[in-house]
Amino acid sequence: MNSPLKVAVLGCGSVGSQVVRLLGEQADDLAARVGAPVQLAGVAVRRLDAPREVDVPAELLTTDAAALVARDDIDLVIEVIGGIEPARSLILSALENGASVVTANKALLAEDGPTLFEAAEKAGRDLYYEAAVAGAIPILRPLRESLAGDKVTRVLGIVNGTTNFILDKMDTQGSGFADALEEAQALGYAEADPTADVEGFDAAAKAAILASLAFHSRVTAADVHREGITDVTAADVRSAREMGSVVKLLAIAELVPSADPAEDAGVSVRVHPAMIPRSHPLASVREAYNAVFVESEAAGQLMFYGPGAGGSPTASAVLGDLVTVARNHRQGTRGVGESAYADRAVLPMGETRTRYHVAIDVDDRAGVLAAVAQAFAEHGVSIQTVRQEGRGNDAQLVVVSHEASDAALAATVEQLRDMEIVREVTSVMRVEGTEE
Ligand SMILES: NC(=O)C1=CN([C@@H]2O[C@H](COP(=O)(O)OP(=O)(O)OC[C@H]3O[C@@H](n4cnc5c(N)ncnc54)[C@H](OP(=O)(O)O)[C@@H]3O)[C@@H](O)[C@H]2O)C=CC1
Ligand SMILES: N[C@@H](CC=O)C(=O)O
Repeated sequence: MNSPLKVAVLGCGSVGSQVVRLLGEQADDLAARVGAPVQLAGVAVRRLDAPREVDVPAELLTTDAAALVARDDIDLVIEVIGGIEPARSLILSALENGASVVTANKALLAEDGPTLFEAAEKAGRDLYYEAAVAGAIPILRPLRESLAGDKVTRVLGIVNGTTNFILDKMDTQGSGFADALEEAQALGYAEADPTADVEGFDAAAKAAILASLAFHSRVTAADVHREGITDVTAADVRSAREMGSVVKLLAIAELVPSADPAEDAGVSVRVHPAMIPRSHPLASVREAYNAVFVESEAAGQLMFYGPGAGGSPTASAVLGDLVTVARNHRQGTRGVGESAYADRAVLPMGETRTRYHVAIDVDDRAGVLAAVAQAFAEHGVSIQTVRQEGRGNDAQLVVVSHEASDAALAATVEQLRDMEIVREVTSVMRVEGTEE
């Protein structure tokens, strides 16, 4: 057997603790797969005395992550601290010191991926990050490798486990938002600051990573139109249910065609809640599961599904990468790098075309329906269905539009809010997918 490869694990929380557990429990299999023992050489944490989900020998624990990655004998570094700093400096330092790196840090990759990729290239080392998107689901490798000969046109999915868990509990159990979030946190699904989940930052980071790989371009988190689920009310969830739909937080990245069939106009990358029909495959994605659809010219439609969050599923993806980079490291080679050669414009959200569900509390009097329809027509938003619910003070119109630009819909809603017969626009939500 070859001499051991030494691994430093940075962070020992929900994910890191499961990585450390699996490194121990699967040591023999990992050694056989890599062709050398993979030896845990150190674990960096913030607090030495914090309770851990795994036993870490005291001599391996340190609060000095910088010193750990600077050690000459470290071959591989797993970064599962999260956030921008010190994670970025630690990864750069590890690569400079000749270690290969595995990370689950989507926030960092979506903010400053190119700096990290260049550092890996310069060092001749690997930087792998399968766990950064959709937990245990292998989605980045298929995009980077399996579909490298095809033209991906659209990626659509549920990529945040915490928000899917919350929306699912609101839909199926009538749970309140705060209770469902607390449960997701206790199960290790949420980010250290759960605002990243519920405000859509985490999904936006993942959408940027997916779009970069799918379209061979550089898309950062700042390029992604982002709406979270904090404004989704119990009434929205109920309204969706009455329509035979369900509310999900979707990440969508698509090539937008131009008038010239030889060229695309750019890409649209967005994260927002949307109503989808219950017959749609994404509607049955429950709890913290994720699912990603990929559409490509030659392959057609592919679907990837599995646990999207949680320590153990995420650790599975981390260890998959670890085996790959360990094999490469041992053989003195590198895996497939990034291929971001295409310079594609990210289009403003106002130009994106989707369908909308709009619920409007109205005065129940003659001509109200015509007046509301007129407001939609004035902005070129055509109505697919409209129905009235309730009477008198409870009268409500529920409108579902055909595809329209975001800008046109925003202008319509503004006009509705100014109308005398409109008491309140109670819900505006995008609609994705048709009845299958
Ligand atoms: N949880 C999940 O389901 C998933 C998480 N991820 C990503 O994995 C990464 C880790 O997430 P998760 O395990 O949930 O996070 P946790 O908050 O559970 O764990 C973070 C760990 O990092 C340690 N840490 C924080 N700051 C430092 C520092 N300055 N030096 C050394 N150690 C430090 C903490 O130490 P201490 O314990 O002492 O406080 C803790 O052990 C993040 O990038 C996250 O986005 C990706 C996919 C799924
Ligand atoms: N907080 C994230 C964890 C995995 O990426 C989520 O809920 O999906």
